[in-house]
Amino acid sequence: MATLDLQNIQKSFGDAKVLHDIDLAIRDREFVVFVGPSGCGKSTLLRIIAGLEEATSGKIVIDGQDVSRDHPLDRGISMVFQSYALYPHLSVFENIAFPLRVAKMPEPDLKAKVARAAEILQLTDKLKLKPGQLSGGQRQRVAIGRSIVREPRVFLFDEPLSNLDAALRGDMRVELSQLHWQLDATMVYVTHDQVEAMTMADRIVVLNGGKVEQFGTPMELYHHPATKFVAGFIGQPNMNFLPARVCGTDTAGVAVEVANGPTLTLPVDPEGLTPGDAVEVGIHPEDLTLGDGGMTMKIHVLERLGGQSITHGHLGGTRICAALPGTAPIREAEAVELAVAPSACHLFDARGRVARRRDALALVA
Ligand SMILES: Nc1ncnc2c1ncn2[C@@H]1O[C@H](COP(=O)(O)OP(=O)(O)OP(=O)(O)O)[C@@H](O)[C@H]1O
Repeated sequence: MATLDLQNIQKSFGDAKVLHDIDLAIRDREFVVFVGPSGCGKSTLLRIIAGLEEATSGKIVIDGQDVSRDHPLDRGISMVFQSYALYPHLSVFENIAFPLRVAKMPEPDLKAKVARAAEILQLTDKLKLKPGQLSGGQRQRVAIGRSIVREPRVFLFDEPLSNLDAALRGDMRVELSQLHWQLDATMVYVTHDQVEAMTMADRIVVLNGGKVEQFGTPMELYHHPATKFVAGFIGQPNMNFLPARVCGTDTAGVAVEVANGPTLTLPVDPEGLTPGDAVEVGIHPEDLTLGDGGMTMKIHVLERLGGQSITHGHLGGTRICAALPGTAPIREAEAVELAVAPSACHLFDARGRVARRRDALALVA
């Protein structure tokens, strides 16, 4: 398998610049997910790695070798598309074998490789069928099988699960993670679904407007988002953002007065913040608890999921969501008192930049 370095990748379509200075070092055998909203440039970046699109400037380096000018077939890369791209008139066997036939591989080797891929993907009893006789998930597995037999240095996946229903997506997520583990391969995966990113990635690249907002492990992004954009994108339900004002800074951190809420001293780096500044306090719904913490939430909608009660409502004029225990004694249209530990709060300035948390500073040190 291989390392993959993207060096200063830029891409413009006419006057429209869609990728800005992308610099990423992807490690050998890493599963990296590109995530971001529609139009942020995820697929374009993947297509540039595959060689299906040319970068305006920058380099693609695989295992230390610059492949930017190489033909897609010579890069040692294999790509799985959302649309499966199977040949409907060919059997599952022939679809998987296709790249090997093109490479004129001797029949015994070809059969062994297809059999191995089919075994990994649990398609052994489907090899004689045509794609039209398979479910969506099975078709996607055939497309993955066609990738596996090529033994690429890097696997690329472009939203491979988006045509599947929710239950099947969940199953395929687990299968793909297992596949990564079995093949011990370097994989780059594009999705707009943060749950896919969180559950499958070793590291996630959050893209926004053609720029990398943050590159880190799922837990780094969840606990230490670099920006409000990342914080709002990672975690389900989404993070709450409560308007607040800085009322003091000292060695303990930054004191903020939350609108219609408590005054909290957050253990964050006060750099760049002064009393009177408008800020936002970010709180994951699961960090809110029942208790007298100075936040009175008027409940509008209650979603009882069994283990959890996802509670939607307002704190003054601000929408807020709390993920409370399933047994929480709460009802729609009532008010409930909420609390949060200051150490669980994130602080964002008016430009959406995070104030570094003391625990992050400790981690770095
Ligand atoms: N061939 C093209 N010509 C002109 N503009 C393009 C072309 N391909 C992509 N773009 C533009 O580049 C930007 C990034 O597109 P891209 O498909 O990479 O986004 P994405 O993050 O993958 O979005 P989605 O999740 O909707 O697929 C978009 O603004 C898109 O309109």
